[in-house]
Amino acid sequence: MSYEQDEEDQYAPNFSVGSFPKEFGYGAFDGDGEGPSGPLSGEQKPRILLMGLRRSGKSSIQKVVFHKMSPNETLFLESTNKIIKDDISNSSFVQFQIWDFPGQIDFFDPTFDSDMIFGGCGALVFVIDAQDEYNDALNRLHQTVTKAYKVNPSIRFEVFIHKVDGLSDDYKMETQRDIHQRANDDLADSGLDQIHLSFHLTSIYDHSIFEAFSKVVQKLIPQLPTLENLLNILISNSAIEKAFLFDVVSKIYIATDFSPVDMQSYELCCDMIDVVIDVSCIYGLHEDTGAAAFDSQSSSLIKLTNGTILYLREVTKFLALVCILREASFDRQGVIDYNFLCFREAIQQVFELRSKNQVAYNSSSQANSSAVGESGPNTSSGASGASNGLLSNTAPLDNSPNNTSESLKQSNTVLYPVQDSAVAM
Ligand SMILES: Nc1nc2c(ncn2[C@@H]2O[C@H](COP(=O)(O)OP(=O)(O)OP(=O)(O)O)[C@@H](O)[C@H]2O)c(=O)[nH]1
Repeated sequence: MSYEQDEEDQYAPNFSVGSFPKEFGYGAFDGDGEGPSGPLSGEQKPRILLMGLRRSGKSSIQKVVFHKMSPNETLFLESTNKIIKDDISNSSFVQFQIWDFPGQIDFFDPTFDSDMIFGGCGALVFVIDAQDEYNDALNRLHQTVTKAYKVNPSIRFEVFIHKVDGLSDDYKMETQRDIHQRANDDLADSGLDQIHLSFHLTSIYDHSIFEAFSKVVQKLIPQLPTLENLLNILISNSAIEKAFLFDVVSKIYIATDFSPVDMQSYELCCDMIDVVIDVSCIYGLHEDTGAAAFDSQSSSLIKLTNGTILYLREVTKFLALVCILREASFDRQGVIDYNFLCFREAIQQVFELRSKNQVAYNSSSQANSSAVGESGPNTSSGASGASNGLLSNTAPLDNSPNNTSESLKQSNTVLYPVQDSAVAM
């Protein structure tokens, strides 16, 4: 991700990202030619809009999740007074822009181009400060959602009930129930009950904000069912209890298997990524280039005293598989390692297919635009083409389970069940 310092950026130009090494930041992507100059570039990228009242915590969320700012540092963030566009280009799957809006934005201002802003938007995240009185926030939510829905009915609406770190568990649930009820009642009163709002309890002081953002991003990944399917096949054959496919830099998980996510497992896996990155930076520097190592050889195994094993393997330059399993299931590590290689190959096939589709789409759209004239993403029709998510401008993949196993077959990869390991070995 390159943090746009365009025009007079109000934040300090090189703000601290803690001990997070630069080479693990979102630099220009050079992995498979899909960087800012690659197939999805600039305005073409689907957007996630961050909206909400002043001081609700929008900029803090963006800084903590995507720029490794420590939560305490957000105390010193200044108020946003113009739209800040942030380009997320860290992996082949996670490519989008986040637009952070000033709290005081006025929809009725003639300079507010709602067609352009909501048109190319994949998701709208509305942040409500749960520590504050939220009547105004609910009014603003209603106003925002109805306006955005009129322009682009396919936007996904995500409501972050934010700053819940200061609330007791009972009060948290009560607040969520109240906000949920009132927001939906308001929509029903306006005859818009077809609009679906998703609610998340979040705080920058724990992993809830990463978890919530994971869910927002996942909904924008057209290949999600394929990825989930591959993870399901992997865990059921390898006696793994839980598996996450992580975007290493942001610690967002872009897919997980079918079993429910519990916060503790997620936190454990996030902590493991931190450990691996820290150790890689301290001991894994390449002597000649000085670059820290997170490469195809990166892997880690942590045995906890309660008989649980954490297993991490690099999948692509930016993605890692992190699994939780019982120690007893790890007796046959060779089978799990082998199954992982099959899994990685299948994921790479998904990537390749996606890249081909993007290139094909880009060349055909270039041909069209030179024939019909320029219809850039700023027009509402051009923008709504990308409205459904990250890759809505590519031909959809066949995400059916058959296609997944088909792709595994084609790559000549067969996962071996752990219990039949004698066959595999
Ligand atoms: N307790 C708590 N405070 C938070 C949390 N998130 C943000 N804050 C604080 O809320 C204050 C406002 O945060 P900002 O990120 O500047 O809010 P904003 O919505 O971007 O504000 P504007 O730019 O004015 O629209 C800061 O002091 C943050 O430290 C949270 O999860 N918990």
